[in-house]
Amino acid sequence: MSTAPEHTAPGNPTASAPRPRRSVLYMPGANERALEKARSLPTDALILDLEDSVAPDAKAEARERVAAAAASGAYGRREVTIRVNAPGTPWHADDLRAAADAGPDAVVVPKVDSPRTVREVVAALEAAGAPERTAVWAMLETPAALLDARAIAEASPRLTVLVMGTNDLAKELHAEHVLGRAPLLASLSLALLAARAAGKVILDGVYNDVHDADGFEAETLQARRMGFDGKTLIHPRQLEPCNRIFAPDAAEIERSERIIAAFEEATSQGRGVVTVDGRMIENLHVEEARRVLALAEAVADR
Ligand SMILES: CC(C)(COP(=O)(O)OP(=O)(O)OC[C@H]1O[C@@H](n2cnc3c(N)ncnc32)[C@H](O)[C@@H]1OP(=O)(O)O)[C@@H](O)C(=O)NCCC(=O)NCCSC(=O)C[C@H](O)C(=O)O
Ligand SMILES: [Mg+2]
Repeated sequence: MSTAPEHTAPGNPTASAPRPRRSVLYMPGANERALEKARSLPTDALILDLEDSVAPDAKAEARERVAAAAASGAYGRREVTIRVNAPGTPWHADDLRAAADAGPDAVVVPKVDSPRTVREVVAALEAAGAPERTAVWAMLETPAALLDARAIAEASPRLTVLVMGTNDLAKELHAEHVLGRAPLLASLSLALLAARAAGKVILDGVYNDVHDADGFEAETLQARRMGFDGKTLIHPRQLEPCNRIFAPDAAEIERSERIIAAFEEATSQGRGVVTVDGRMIENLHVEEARRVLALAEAVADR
């Protein structure tokens, strides 16, 4: 398993281009129609869910269905992940074994609350023969997880992505879901700090009202502005706005190109600082411009 971070860690501007994870769509593992439909949806990644969207009586059947879907190769370039039931539940160990056999791109682990949980999941996957390509994504959705977020993010090189679970988090905090998410901002920021310090990808939580397009746009824009790499979704109609908001737009691409060109010209003349559109540009802005262009290229390649 590669130990290289997927994202540029501080002081490492040369890390490889990010894989787009603008949109990451959950689908209930027991829902055959959704599993079928996902083959043609414009999502960067899929989470085939065995946890909260599957009733206890349907867990075993959903596990078989999801494992077969993940192993089928039917989802093209979409990243395919399996969300197992949480550690400590009666289904967790069987889910991990089935996921190890299926070999998805990642196993999504809900309710991770310590680095030890991550290490135990990685050990169980390796003991079950999971291929090297199968990463671990950890969900941060409890107060304990947020207070230990950096240690969780750094617990294993197999852990590549942090995923916010904002429904469980709000429940645990006794918080309300309100416009602007003030009650959750401290947690979202802590998770972002942990992800960036560890050089990991981080995804925002879901927006529950599948009919509220304006609310969804506002929350997604907030996530992008905070620094999230993408958002987890629950309905196909959330895909288009999410993909649009998390991709650099034409103006951003054009400005990034001008920043790089202006800075290169300045350095060829022995200067380390220049202005573009009246704003100071230093090497750190050039690094950011290169990140934006690398992401735009990766998105265009989809
Ligand atoms: C939210 C839903 C239950 C809504 O279902 P429904 O009203 O049936 O949707 P539509 O009739 O509008 O569906 C239209 C078509 O789209 C397909 N569809 C719907 N959702 C999905 C999906 N997620 N993936 C793929 N395809 C989907 C329908 O099959 C229809 O297709 P067609 O027959 O061609 O017309 C439903 O959207 C849903 O179940 N969403 C996912 C719910 C889920 O997975 N929840 C668990 C994860 S969220 C979570 O746990 C967060 C976290 O842990 C936290 O704590 O925050
Ligand atoms: Mg949850």
